[in-house]
Amino acid sequence: MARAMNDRSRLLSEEALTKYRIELLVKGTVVIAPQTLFTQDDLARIDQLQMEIPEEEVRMGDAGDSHNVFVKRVRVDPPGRPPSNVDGKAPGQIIELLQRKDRSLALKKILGASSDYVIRRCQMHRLPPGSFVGIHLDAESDPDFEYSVIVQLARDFEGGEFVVYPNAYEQQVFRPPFGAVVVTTCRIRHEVKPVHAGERRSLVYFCSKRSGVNRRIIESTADGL
Ligand SMILES: O=C(O)CCC(=O)C(=O)O
Ligand SMILES: [Fe+2]
Repeated sequence: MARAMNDRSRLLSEEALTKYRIELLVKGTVVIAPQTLFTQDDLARIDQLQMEIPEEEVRMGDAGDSHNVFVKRVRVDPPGRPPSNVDGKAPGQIIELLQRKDRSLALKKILGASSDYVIRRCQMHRLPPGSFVGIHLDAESDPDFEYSVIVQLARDFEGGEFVVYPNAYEQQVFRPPFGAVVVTTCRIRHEVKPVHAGERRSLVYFCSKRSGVNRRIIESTADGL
């Protein structure tokens, strides 16, 4: 019982959440420590559910950017349409897990929201050696994306660094450990460097205060990341 209380208080520690909130505000990106937003059980459950979802290979992003990544779609956000979960049991169950009360509340505090955030899009990424996600801006997929939340699901791989480019002169390189969560604003360019060994896996979701149709104007018919 005492142990369960400890785990719970760690998930909701006001002090930790405020520290993360300030770092996100100042730098545009923050790494949330393992066991803060997702317990080992949550991660195991996500791993179990994702096995039921079909995978596709993606080589082009929404803005014609180049990628080489295997994607499992959980919730999609096509231009001109409202977001929707992909058919099947697993996508809905993953979204339900992500939106659990304690976690949503903690994330809301980190994002500094006065109103609730919705998950507009969610997908899993698998990057075996040679795979990468080219430089892109998340807001080009949906102008209402505000923050992306990236849950690290792999332990042993080399390369695959998450690199953000806040301006023309600066770059920040992140190597988040298993179970950590990267939160970044959707208005800063970033990429995932090629994986050299092992396999990098992540669950990515994009948060917004708007739940209506994706207001993106389509310029090309190419399917994106
Ligand atoms: O898989 C990741 O770590 C992040 C990929 C990314 O930047 C994206 O999906 O927009
Ligand atoms: Fe991204």
